[in-house]
Order: sequence, then structure tokens, then C-alpha cells
Amino acid sequence: MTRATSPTTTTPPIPGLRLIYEFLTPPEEHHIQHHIYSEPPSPWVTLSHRRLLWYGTPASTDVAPPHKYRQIHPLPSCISSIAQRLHAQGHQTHRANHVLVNEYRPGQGIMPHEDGPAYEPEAAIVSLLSAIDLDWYDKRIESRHRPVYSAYLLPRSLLLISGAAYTDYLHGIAECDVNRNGEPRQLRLSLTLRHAKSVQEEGGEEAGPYVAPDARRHDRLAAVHAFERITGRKLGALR
Ligand SMILES: O=C(O)CCC(=O)C(=O)O
Ligand SMILES: [Fe+2]
Repeated sequence: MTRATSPTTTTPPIPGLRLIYEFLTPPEEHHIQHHIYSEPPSPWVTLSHRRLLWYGTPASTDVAPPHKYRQIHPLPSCISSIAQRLHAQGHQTHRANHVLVNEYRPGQGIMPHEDGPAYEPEAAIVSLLSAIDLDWYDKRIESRHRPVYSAYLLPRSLLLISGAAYTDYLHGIAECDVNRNGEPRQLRLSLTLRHAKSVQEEGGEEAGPYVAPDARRHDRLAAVHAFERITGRKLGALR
């Protein structure tokens, strides 16, 4: 496939972080966006400050049992080809089997969090439609509540997170409607591609509800309701 612009890489000042511009072509971006918005509304989980949708093998922090989940929401081909490309190009050691789609309207964000041990310690974030600042916090220092770096994620870029960036830092997006450079934010989609460890590997007995890192109580309930709707499985005990 021809590329409108060739990918360029920058290495931010955090070990284990790498940013590649124009990883997606504009037609790929369009195709993925179209696919995501063709999904029926039921798999979307609406949180108070963003919406999310996920595909693939559940992590131990997700709700549905793996076999059932796969039947319901396998990775669509436009997204599994991205997982394949990341693996084939050596950007991810483990081919992603879990993809989270986050949708942010202007003014929405995600609280500082780490992706945690339910996944292999490498994540790839592909951005679509609008640029956003992703802030990084060093959890080992006293001023850990102040970002030490902000990655400016352009549409179609790829951010690779591994090593210290995965284990020693938190990342988050401030809830504001302009970026630091003064440009107004537009609707943004991101794909977070990771490899969920099997529940056995993690020592868990059964998958639990997907709990977004920044979930508030009613967000947890929204996640539980969404999965009850999708799987037909009652999770009353988790409420
Ligand atoms: O939307 C983003 O760029 C960040 C998403 C994220 O941190 C996550 O899904 O864990
Ligand atoms: Fe994250």
C-alpha cells in the first residue's frame, strides 16, 4: 500500500517510549473509524468522561469468559491487521490479542494510570482523528503528581510503551478542550493494543469485570451492565 507520508520516529525522553508519526495511512484511519462506528451501540461502555469498546481475549480484569467473549467480539480484520503489523515489524514481542477503543470528546480525558500486570508489559496506542497530549508521571519521585513529559499524539501516530515507561510511569490525558499548543481538540479515537495474559498465568480463577483504570462507581456499573447485555450472564455478585 502506498503511504501519503513516510513514517518518522521520535524518541521521547522516557526510556521505553517511542513515537512514530503516520503509522496509519489516511485510508486506513478512515476504514477503522468507519468500522468502529458501524458497531451496534450495545458493546460500547459509556463512562462519565469517555466511551470505550473492546475486542479480543479478555484480561483478568474483564468480565466475560474467554470463549464467549471471542464469539462476541473478535478483533475485526482492519484491527487484527494492525496487531499483525506491530508484531511483524518487531514493535511488539507478543501479538496483541486485546484491543481497547477509547473515544474522547473535547474536554474528556483519562486519569493518570498504569496499564498493569494483566497484560504483557508493552502497549501500543494508535491515534485517530484528532491530536491530544498524553501526559507522563514518574511514580518513583516525590512530585509524581506533576507530569514530567507530554507526548503530543497526532492522528495516525503510533506510541509504543514498554520497559520503564510501562512499569515506572503513569500516563493520562487532562480533561480540557485545548491542547498545550492552543489548538482545540476534536473528537478522538484511540486503539490500545496489548497482549492480555491468560487468566491462569495471572493466577486468577475467572475473568472479572473490566474496570477502567479511572473508573468511578457508576462507571463500574456501566461496565457490568454492558457485559450482562452482551453475554447474557448475570454478574449480580459483582455489583
Ligand atoms: O487514549 C489514549 O491515548 C490512552 C489510552 C490508555 O492509556 C489506555 O487505554 O490504557
Ligand atoms: Fe493506559
